[in-house]
Amino acid sequence: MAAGALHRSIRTIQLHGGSNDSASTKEFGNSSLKFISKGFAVDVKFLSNRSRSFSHCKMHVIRAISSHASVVDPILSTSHVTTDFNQNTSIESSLILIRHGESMWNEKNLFTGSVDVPLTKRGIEEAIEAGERISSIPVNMIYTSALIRAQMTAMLAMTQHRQKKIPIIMHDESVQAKEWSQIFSEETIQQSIPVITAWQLNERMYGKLQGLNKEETVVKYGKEKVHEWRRSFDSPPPNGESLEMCSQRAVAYFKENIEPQLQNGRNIMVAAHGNSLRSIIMYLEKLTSQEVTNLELSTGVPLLYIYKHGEFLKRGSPVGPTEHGVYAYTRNLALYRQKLDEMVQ
Ligand SMILES: O=C(O)[C@@H](CO)OP(=O)(O)O
Repeated sequence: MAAGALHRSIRTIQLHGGSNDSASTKEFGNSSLKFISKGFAVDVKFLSNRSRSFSHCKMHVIRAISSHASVVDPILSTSHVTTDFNQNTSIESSLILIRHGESMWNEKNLFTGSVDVPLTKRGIEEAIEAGERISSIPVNMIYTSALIRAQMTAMLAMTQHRQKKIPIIMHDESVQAKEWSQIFSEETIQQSIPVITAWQLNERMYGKLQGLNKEETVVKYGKEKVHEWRRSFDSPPPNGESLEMCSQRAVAYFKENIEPQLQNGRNIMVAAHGNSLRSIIMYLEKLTSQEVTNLELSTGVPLLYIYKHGEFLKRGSPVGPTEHGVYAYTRNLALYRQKLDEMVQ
């Protein structure tokens, strides 16, 4: 079925679980209501059982929108997002991690950290290539750092995605910013992907090394010391963040904001940085502080994980959009790719 038709189809669902699901009822009109359940803002219209009890009411789900963003994916909304809010064990979602493409300071071999430097031409090409490699993998939400190199990477990668949805940065830095960036067409919302920017995903703050040449720093402080600053878990560079400190904010953000979305069946792409992603990978793969010292991430290489039964399964780096192996990993990925194939026919 085409995406538009999928989006127009409204399904009847049965809610189980009684009033627990209505934890934060927002509105209770005559025959419709809005409530928040498992991170989703849900609008429903009653079909029968006007008792308004949440137990076993028949209703139409008009929209189920992430309470963190204002966009719902039509393919996702009719596939594996559970209609039984107490039974989400079958949920399986994809997580793509991408380190930004080469930046202008990567090219010059300068410590970058929190300095906001754009991509080089090569970095732009890497981001586009990364996008091709993941172009048949579902993406319902994007998280990036607050830094332009990660945001450019996410946006450029999405130009290649076969679903052709438009990534839109969510501005909630002020009430006005939120209000002024509202979208008033449901159809347009359906064709968008929310992009959430978070400083917590920024590169580690490199302190007094920021702007210094890496080679010259080795000459000045010695290879061992510089390696310790760059790759150890708990030794911070002068006035900067250790990987451990970076991990405290990046992993906390991941657990609080991204993991709940995966648990809700949303497919996520995270475009971030060498060290914020190393700390997240350390968490996903349960690496020790010794093991993480050997973890190196190349610029612009996407990494795929499948989230299932509360576990993250590492699926490596998709080589290309038609790579058979990637879609053999899970039924959902194979079905999604099949839907994309049908959409272009
Ligand atoms: O300079 C930086 O910000 C980072 C990433 O480019 O460098 P390193 O690989 O040394 O942690």
